[in-house]
Amino acid sequence: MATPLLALKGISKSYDQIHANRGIDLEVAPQSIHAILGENGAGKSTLMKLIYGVETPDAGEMIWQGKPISLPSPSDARQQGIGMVFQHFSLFETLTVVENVSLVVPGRRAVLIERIQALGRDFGLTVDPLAHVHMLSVGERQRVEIIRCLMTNPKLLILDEPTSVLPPQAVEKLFDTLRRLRDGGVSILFISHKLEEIRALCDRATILRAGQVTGNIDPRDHDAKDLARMMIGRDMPQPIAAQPMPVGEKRLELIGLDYQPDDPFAVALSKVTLEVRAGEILGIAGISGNGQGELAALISGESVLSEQKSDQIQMMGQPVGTFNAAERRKLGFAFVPEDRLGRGAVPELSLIKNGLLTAHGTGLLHYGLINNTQATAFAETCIRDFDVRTSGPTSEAGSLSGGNLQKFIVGREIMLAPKLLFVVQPTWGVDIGATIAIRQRLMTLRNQGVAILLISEEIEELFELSDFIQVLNGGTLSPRLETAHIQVEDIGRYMIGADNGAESLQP
Ligand SMILES: Nc1ncnc2c1ncn2[C@@H]1O[C@H](COP(=O)(O)OP(=O)(O)OP(=O)(O)O)[C@@H](O)[C@H]1O
Repeated sequence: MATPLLALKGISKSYDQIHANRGIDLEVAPQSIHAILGENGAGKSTLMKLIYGVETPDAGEMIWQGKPISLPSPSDARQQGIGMVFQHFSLFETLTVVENVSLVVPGRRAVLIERIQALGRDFGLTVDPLAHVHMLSVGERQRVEIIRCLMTNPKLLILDEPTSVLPPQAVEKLFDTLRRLRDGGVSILFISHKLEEIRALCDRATILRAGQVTGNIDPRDHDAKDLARMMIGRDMPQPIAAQPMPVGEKRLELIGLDYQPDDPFAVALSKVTLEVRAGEILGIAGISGNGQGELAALISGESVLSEQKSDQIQMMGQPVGTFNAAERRKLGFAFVPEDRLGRGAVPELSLIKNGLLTAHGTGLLHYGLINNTQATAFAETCIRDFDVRTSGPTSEAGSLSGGNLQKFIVGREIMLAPKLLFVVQPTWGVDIGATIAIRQRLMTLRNQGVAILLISEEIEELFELSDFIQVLNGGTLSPRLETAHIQVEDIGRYMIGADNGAESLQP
């Protein structure tokens, strides 16, 4: 091939005992879209951080456009023309979109606003330049990250799981964007757990397993099953089927809920009505930023209602609108939030303490003091049962790879044996094997009679798991649709607000 844009030779990086990257060789051709594939914890993000100058390698050589280079910091990488969109966002939440952009992109504010809008239009990455980042959904934040990166005109663009929270239409648009960028001379390093996407988009793929390169292939020559096998070293497990269940008792009910958040950037909810019964899964579909965050906050107890509205949210038959999160959990409610680092876990604390955050009521405290033996056993069980790859329960949550932390949080909440489980994007960033394992767990719980509310942007996940689906669009919920009687396109229509034909979709 022509001189590679980037070549890595024998790159290694360890964190204490963990060999995150071991003797990695990689060549990224000019004008190519190159996938990096591997299970959670295989070392993909570490490798990208080395290329972007966030971390420095312990050994090995990096060659950029034919010349050896070292990249002591991200600003050095950016100067060379390397840009990166992170899996965990690097935006300042209290600043607006344009303020965040101006931290890395020079230019007058008005010009930056115009460029943000133009890129949004051109590449389907619409976002309000004046919105405060803390008010944006995860999907919208990702758009900001991508726009900000594109504004530095990179020669190599690194995208760490950019599609994990994008709705299908946006994924297609993003792929068009990436192809156009490639054709215009940019190379792209693309990390994704979605094998079909890699097959559709990428020219090359490098497979990592346990920090080492185990294959270099053209992904178009292999089907998704093949790729999965190369990645996880065995065949993929099969999904568990939904058992027929008797109609169970109502465990969650929202009754005509109108909600006007104080924040002007938040989405108001209008006449939201839903119910989740024991032994069923209700899926909420929709493009992020349509009220998912507000709905999740109201159900989890992060936002509470006034006394008069208290009975518009019922849990296990009780009005809980005024209850805080802890009071709701006491009724048998468990919750996996969307934002695993900000809300689901405290990155600086050990897994033992992160377990305690929500499981302290399950005998892990003794006269108000932490029962270390029990708390450690809880974390160890979660690590074992949910295949969390970590050096042990004393590891800090922040040191886990993204997918492994997600597995820990989902596991922790399932271990609480809830009556009502609310999960938001449960398999976001989780590799294919672990995704199937998490979905199997959710289906098993449903088959055991747990009521499950699932917010997901993955249509395939919603169809695989949900008995019923409702679509959230502009703060309004569609009617309850029986999954067995609808097609993906029906959901798509509701997602973009074209709700004509609602009657014919009613089960
Ligand atoms: N700062 C750190 N401190 C300690 N260990 C780390 C750190 N960063 C990464 N690791 C470890 O290095 C290994 C590789 O992690 P990495 O994040 O590169 O995996 P990944 O392939 O990107 O996984 P995922 O798909 O879950 O994002 C993991 O075992 C992880 O726990």
